[in-house]
Parts: sequence; C-alpha cells; structure tokens
Amino acid sequence: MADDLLTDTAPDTYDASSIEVLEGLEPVRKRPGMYIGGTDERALHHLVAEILDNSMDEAVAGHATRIEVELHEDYSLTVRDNGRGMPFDPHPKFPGKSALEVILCTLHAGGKFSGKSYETSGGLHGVGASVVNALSDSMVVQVARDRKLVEQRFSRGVPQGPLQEIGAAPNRRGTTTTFHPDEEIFGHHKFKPARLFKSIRSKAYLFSGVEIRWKSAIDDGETPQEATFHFPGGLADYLKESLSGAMTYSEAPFAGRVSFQERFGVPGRVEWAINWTPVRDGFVQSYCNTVPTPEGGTHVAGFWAAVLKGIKAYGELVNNRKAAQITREDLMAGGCALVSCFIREPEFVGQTKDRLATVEAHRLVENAVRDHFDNWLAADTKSAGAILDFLVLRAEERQRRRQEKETQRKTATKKLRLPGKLTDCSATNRDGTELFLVEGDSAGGSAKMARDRKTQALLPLRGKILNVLGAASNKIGTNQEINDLCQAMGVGLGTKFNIDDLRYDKIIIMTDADVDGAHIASLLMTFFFSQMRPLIDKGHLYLACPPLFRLTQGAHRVYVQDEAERDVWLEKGLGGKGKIEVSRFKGLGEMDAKDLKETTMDVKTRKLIRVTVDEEAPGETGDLVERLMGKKPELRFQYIQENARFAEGLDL
Ligand SMILES: Nc1ncnc2c1ncn2[C@@H]1O[C@H](COP(=O)(O)OP(=O)(O)OP(=O)(O)O)[C@@H](O)[C@H]1O
Repeated sequence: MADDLLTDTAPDTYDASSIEVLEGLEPVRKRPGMYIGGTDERALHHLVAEILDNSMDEAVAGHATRIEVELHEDYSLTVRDNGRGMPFDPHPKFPGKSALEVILCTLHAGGKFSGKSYETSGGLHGVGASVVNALSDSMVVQVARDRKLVEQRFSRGVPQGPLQEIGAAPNRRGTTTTFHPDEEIFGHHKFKPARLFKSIRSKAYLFSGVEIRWKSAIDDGETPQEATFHFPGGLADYLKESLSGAMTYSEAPFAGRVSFQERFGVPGRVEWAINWTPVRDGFVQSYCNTVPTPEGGTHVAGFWAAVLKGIKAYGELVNNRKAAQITREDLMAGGCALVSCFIREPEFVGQTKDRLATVEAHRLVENAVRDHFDNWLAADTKSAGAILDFLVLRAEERQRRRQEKETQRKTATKKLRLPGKLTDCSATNRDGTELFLVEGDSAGGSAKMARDRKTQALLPLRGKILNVLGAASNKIGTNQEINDLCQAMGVGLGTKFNIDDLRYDKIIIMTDADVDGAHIASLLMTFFFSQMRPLIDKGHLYLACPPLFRLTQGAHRVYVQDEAERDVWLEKGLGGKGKIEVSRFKGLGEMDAKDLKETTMDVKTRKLIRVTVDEEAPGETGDLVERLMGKKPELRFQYIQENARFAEGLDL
C-alpha cells in the first residue's frame, strides 16, 4: 500500500525554496481580502474608512476639530485634518527612515497600541494606512507640523523618493492624505459619491466635537457636491433624521451619554438614542470608537440587556404582569436604536471590524444605560406607558404567531391533504396496506367493490400519465396526475423522495391486459424508476396480473392471462362437462367485482409481479428504460409483455 503511494516519479521540488516569506507590503497586494475583506466596491470604500478613521481618532483624542474629505475628478480622494500631524522624525528602530515612512510602509506600525497617544481609538492594528498605501497606485502624504510642511510620495506601497520638506507651515498643523486606488486590485470599481457622503455624515453625528466638510468634483445627480456636517445634538439628532418624521411612541428619544471614567473609573464612554415606532421595522446602528459595527457585538448586547431589564422592572412597578413576557426580539421589532461607544483597546472581529468582541463592553454599556433608562421611564410616564403597551402587544403577537405555527404543523401532520379521487383504506398502520393504481374510472368502480376496505386503497389515473422521461423536471412537478399520485403515496419526487413517508406497503399498478394497459404500466414504471428509485429497490412496487380470458365449463372456472394459455386449457379441458365458455375481458372495467377480486386483488388468490431492477446491470436498466420510452411504442409493449410472462415464475 505504501509503495502504491510512491508512484509519483517527478523530481521532488518541494523544499525550503518553496517556502516564501512575503516582504514589506507584498502580502497585502497578494491577499487584499485578508486586510480589507475583498476587492469589491465595499472593500474599495473601506480604504476611505481607514484614512478617515485616523483623522477621527485625532479628533476624538481632542487634537483635531476639522476634517475635510474631497473626491477628485480622477476618482482619487483627499482626507485632511487639523490634528497633531503624523510624526515624521527619524524612527529610532529603522535607521534612515522617518516615522512617516515606517507608518506607511510597515504593517503593524502605529501609535495606538499602548494607549499613550490615543485613549480610545478606532485604529488599533497599525495596518490601516499601510494597507491603503499598498493598494493605491499613487499616494501622497503631506504633514504640517513643527512649522514645517513635508511630503512623501508612494506607489503601490513603495516610496517614490525620500521625505521632502516642501515649505513652511508657521500657523497650521495636520495631515493630508491623497490616494488613488489601484485598478489592478479593484478593477472597474470606483468611489460612489452617495456612499461616501452617507458614511462621512454619520461620522460627524458620532462625535459632536468635529466638523466634517465634504467636497466632490463628481456630480452623480443626487449627492450634494459640497456640504458641512456638524451635529452638536449627536445621536439624538441622528436618530430623528433617520426616522424622518415617522410617528414614535415618545416625542423625544431616550438618549444619553455616560463617561466610563466618571462612572467606573476606566477610559471611554457610551452614547445612545432609541425610540419606538409602529410604522417601520426596527434597526440598530452601532459603532465603537466611530467605527461602524454592522454585526453588532458586546456593546449592542449590553445595550439591549439594559433596556430589556429596565422595561420589565417598569412593568412590575406599574403592575403590568404581561411585561414579564417581553423579549429582546420584541424590543427590536419597532425599536430604532443608535449605540456608539468609545473604549480602550477594543477587540474587533477581523480587520474590517464588523463586530465588537470586547467582553468588558457588555457590562460597561449595560450598567451605564440601565440607570438612565429607569430614570427616563419614571420621569416621562406618558411615553413609558405607550412604549410598554406597544411592547406587550409585540410579545402577545409573537406568542400568537408561534402558537399558530405549531397548530398549523399539527394539523398538517394529522390531516394530510389527499387527492379527492383517492379511495383510501381504513387501516391507520402502513403494514400490509396496498395502493392500487388503476386505469380509468370504470375500473375503479368494480375495484372499489372488489377491494378489502381495510387494507386496499385505490387511485384511478385518468388518461395516460405524462411521459416523464421526456418531460422537463419542472413539468413533472406541475403535472396534476403526478401530484395526486405523490400526495396519495405521501412522498415527494426525486431528491425529496423519502421511503419512510410512504403511506402504503405495496404500490400496485393495475392496468388492462392489453396494449394500452401495458403502455400505461410501462410509463408508470419508468416514472418510479427515475423519480422514486428506492421504491423499487426496497421492493414496494408491483404489477397486478389481471386475466385476459375467463374459461367456464359447468361449475369449473379458470382465468388465463393470454391466448397461448387459453389454447392449452381449451385442448385439455377444465375437468367439467360440456362446452367450454370463453369470455375475453376487454378491460378491467368489464370484469365484475367478483372476478376482479378473485383473479387480481384478493391476497389469497391473486398473482402479483414484483418490479425489480437487475442489480448486475443497473446501467443497462437505465438504458433500457430510456430506449423503451423513446419513439417506438411497440418496443415498450414488448418489454412489459415479456417481463410479465417471465415474471410469472416469480409469483408472489
Ligand atoms: N491623521 C493622522 N494624524 C496623526 N497620526 C496619524 C494619522 N494617521 C495615522 N497616524 C499614525 O499612524 C499610525 C498608523 O496608522 P494606521 O492607520 O496604519 O494604523 P492604526 O490606525 O494604528 O490601526 P488600524 O490598522 O486599526 O487602522 C497610527 O497609529 C497613528 O499613530
């Protein structure tokens, strides 16, 4: 066995030289997805967030008051702030390189690891700016600091020259970054003014201490090309705007801000706003250190915990017992919430920071919000009452929906929808039950009388069943005859077929002993073979063997299947006296109930053929079915006749 595995005789080139170490920013260009979650439009816009967040961090840290974002005609973008300015003095660990070059050309270089230069920052991995640099075909960074204005240019993460002093900056400071995303990475994707406008505006709402200016050389017909955002009202204003005049249960939202430093002696704070409305679905927009967290996280969980506990406690206070049933799901149904927290060294899931994972944030936010909520509810009993009633209604509605679903499920399993033309048997257990698929209504008539009511069910099939092999699968599903058949059997088609759902032990095809009957039987067998193969493999499919002739001689009677057999009896006689009477059944419908019962249906006297697939040559059977269902009906007839005759020996 081990020798077998060594059949590869090609020289083995997998050695130390195959193990590559990507240098500098190469890994970012090789696997951009790891750093910005892809190379699509969302990823492209994430580049802006990385640069803008650096300026926001400066603002939140109290060093910048203004940020400008400008989209240029060539779809390059500039972000300018009046913060401290990126340091550009020589870096002690990288001789000959400025701090600026280190920041922009080295992964994991940053000033936000220790918390010394920034208390709470959106940046933390030290990769953002360098990733944008790596993925831009041009990037220019200018810093005004220490009365100097310096500049360095890069392309695809590589410096295009040394850091240069390009002028004096006696009265200003700050960082200006202009970059053009590399088309080799982002292909045809370009910045969308509307998308930029929206995210920039929400940033301004998140920190009332900053003014953000927007300018765009691109006119998309809907987005203002110039705007200034400054929202001293913070999240409460933002929520008002998001709800755009929709009716709410409280005139003013429940909004507030708590400093963790003041309350718990740790850096950070939380700000929130929430209101409930009956006219639209609820939503939560959450942020940590101004970074949007579309998947929520611990801060959001803490917020809902505070609100849920608060509303339940209020319900208890006002003796509304139903308040105990309210769940988080009910709160969120019409609850529109904004939650923004600032914490030290946040832990996010992934570089795109979609979800906050810092465990501590749950407790901090919950405790900070809870007291405020209790006070707010107690102070505005009118709004509190309206919100409580609304939430109780939500809870009741949810419970009613669940109950309805459960009862629906129960009745669905109890009362199966059966086709009207099915004459079902009375046995409740599948064991020993049989479903006869009969040809036409007339046969159904005598079969109804001939059957054993307890164990034998009948389904008359009108006309010729669709030749499923030639039909597209969507046609099979919509064919009425086939739908009725499936419903009666209790099963689905193809991959949905489950043998355990089968409502009967035996499925018996009972057609006339003539060409048409043989045709219908072969169509049915083809159908079962292609759509319900396990039915055949597990031995549930049978052919009934109705006689073609009845011979009577005095009190003696025999039923025979074909002419040859008839002739044998005619020659040797039935053992009675006189003439042998021969009657030919033109179809099942011509037989009286007694004949039909005795010859074809009665378990004690009938003949059945079990339909099997030759295990030795399953492929051949498939081919055979294909061939028989092809264009020559006489071939099909031959098949069924031959097999019927052959199978007589296998009488069951
Ligand atoms: N506009 C700016 N003003 C001042 N310093 C800046 C500015 N932009 C970047 N920096 C400095 O450069 C460092 C590296 O920035 P970078 O965006 O690469 O990473 P980060 O912000 O620390 O973390 P993250 O990878 O999570 O964004 C920052 O930590 C900060 O010290």
